[in-house]
Amino acid sequence: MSMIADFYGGKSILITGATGFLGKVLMEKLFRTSPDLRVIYILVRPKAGQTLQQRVFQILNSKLFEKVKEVCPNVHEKIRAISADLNQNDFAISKEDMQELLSYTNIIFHCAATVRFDDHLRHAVQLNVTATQQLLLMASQMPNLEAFIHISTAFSNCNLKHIDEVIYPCPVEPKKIIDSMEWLDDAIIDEITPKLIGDRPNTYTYTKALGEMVVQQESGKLNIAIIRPSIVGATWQEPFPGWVDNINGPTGLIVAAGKGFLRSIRATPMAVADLIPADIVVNLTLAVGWYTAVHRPKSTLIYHCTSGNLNPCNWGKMGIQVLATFEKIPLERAFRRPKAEFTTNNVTTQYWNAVSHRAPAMIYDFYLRLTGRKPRMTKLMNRLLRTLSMLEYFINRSWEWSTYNTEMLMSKLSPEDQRVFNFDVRQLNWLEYIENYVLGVKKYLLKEDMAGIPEAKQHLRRLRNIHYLFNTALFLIAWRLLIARSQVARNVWFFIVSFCYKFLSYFRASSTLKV
Ligand SMILES: CCCCCCCCCCCCCCCCCCCC(=O)SCCNC(=O)CCNC(=O)[C@H](O)C(C)(C)COP(=O)(O)OP(=O)(O)OC[C@H]1O[C@@H](n2cnc3c(N)ncnc32)[C@H](O)[C@@H]1OP(=O)(O)O
Ligand SMILES: NC(=O)C1=CN([C@@H]2O[C@H](COP(=O)(O)OP(=O)(O)OC[C@H]3O[C@@H](n4cnc5c(N)ncnc54)[C@H](OP(=O)(O)O)[C@@H]3O)[C@@H](O)[C@H]2O)C=CC1
Repeated sequence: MSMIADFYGGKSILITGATGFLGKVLMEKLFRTSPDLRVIYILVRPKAGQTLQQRVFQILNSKLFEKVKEVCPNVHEKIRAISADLNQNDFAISKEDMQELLSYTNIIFHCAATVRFDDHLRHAVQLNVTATQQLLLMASQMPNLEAFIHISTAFSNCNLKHIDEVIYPCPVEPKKIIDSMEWLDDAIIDEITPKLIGDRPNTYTYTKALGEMVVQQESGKLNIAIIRPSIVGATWQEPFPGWVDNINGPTGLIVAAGKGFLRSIRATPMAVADLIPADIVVNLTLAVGWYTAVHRPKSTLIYHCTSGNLNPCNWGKMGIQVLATFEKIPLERAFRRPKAEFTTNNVTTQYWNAVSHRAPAMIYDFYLRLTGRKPRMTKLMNRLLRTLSMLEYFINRSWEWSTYNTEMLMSKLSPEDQRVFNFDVRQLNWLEYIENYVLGVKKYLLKEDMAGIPEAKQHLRRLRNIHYLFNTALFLIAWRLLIARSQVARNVWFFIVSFCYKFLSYFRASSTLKV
């Protein structure tokens, strides 16, 4: 009998960010392991012309929820979508909905955030700091609340090398930042942003750190815990391996590599790739929810959900395995054959960007123009290079995260809970995981049919032949131009030709003698 699954039975659970990558995996696991929970409230905003109901319908009808429907056939009745926008005052929740939330909620999982690295500071503060503050205020008015679980990131203190499970204060108080965002205009905010974020690489990591400070300062009498996952990747085991449905983190680069757009990357092969599968994050989150509510630790505990110190993998190993998987299971309609160079300095990066990224894009655009079509590859390549430059910070450094609280929690679980809510990353086999991740990208994100693999392989063979042909033509043209201009090149050419001629004549003569 799982104590954790049992604990969530009959509970009313509020999830923010339930339509996001992690939120969906969290909901799925809750319904699958505790089908007798009372209700899951999700705060959803209408989006892209879809109503709330359409959004929920789409989630519940996705492949991710197939198993849930078997164990919890009335899942539609147990999910209650509440119209809310976390950027608005009181989240723009109606009075009736607010009343219901305040009266019934037992557990809150706060997953919503902007995860964009380039978000304007005003927007990132609004969502990652102010909204967290507002949610805590709401939580403090909930008489039946047992635990508030805040999802942060292991990179909220990425300006440090060794990170403990503690909150590191930022120099400027979050309250001051929140206030100033209300009256400063965009131009001034742009000017002060680099000073505020200091040695962090972007507004995302900075505002997530401020969010943690808010949680600590506003916790009052609430039972709170913070979870800090590192780079969340596709699922490892549950509900099935390889599930992923957005391009954040490594996923986008895996697609770009498989489609042949990404051919070189400025990354340190030996740097630790601190990936953590989404289902491990979710299992830890649910275990933390249970522990925080039942054991009520005296202070706010922080749990690192990372892999590096227990079962490290590095970017080099990951890159090799990604490419090895694409050899066996290629993506459809690739632009070029998957291949990748790891570069570590500016000069080689610029060289490979010019040769492997910009030049092929320009040639392809020239071909599109010649055939009367609109050029698009250079624009796409520029966006990829911009994305790469934003991710570079994370693939050229290693961090050490201590995991005492996470390990302590594991030791408190019964053997059954350790099995059902497994967050022991030591059991993960990286090569197998990465292969399933790549397969998942193909199947669940790109929705490519496995039956198309022979055609995809055929396409890659064609690309290889075009590549050989192109290189030979390029060599001949270059050589011809060189011969026309340089006496030395001509001499070398005649020397090679006469040498080959003599060699062939000797070979022919000796074979005639043998006969
Ligand atoms: C050489 C062989 C390689 C084999 C693979 C090796 C893999 C190495 C992977 C290393 C990845 C390391 C990632 C580290 C991340 C650490 C993060 C810390 C963890 C967290 O706490 S938060 C979650 C992470 N958040 C994100 O990942 C968000 C990052 N994205 C952004 O901030 C924005 O998307 C970005 C990059 C600023 C671009 O914005 P913008 O141009 O305005 O527009 P879009 O967002 O609409 O996207 C434009 C364009 O870029 C493509 N895109 C977006 N993200 C990625 C990505 N991660 N990888 C590749 N491509 C990406 C997107 O598809 C769009 O393409 P179009 O064709 O539509 O133009
Ligand atoms: N992915 C990763 O690698 C990591 C993520 N994390 C943290 O995990 C959490 C979840 O991340 P992830 O699932 O990847 O992120 P996603 O971008 O996939 O999901 C973000 C969620 O927040 C919601 N949201 C954003 N803005 C609003 C708004 N104004 N009102 C209501 N809802 C809003 C989104 O809703 P909508 O669907 O409407 O856009 C979505 O449900 C975040 O707190 C993130 O910081 C931490 C470490 C790594």
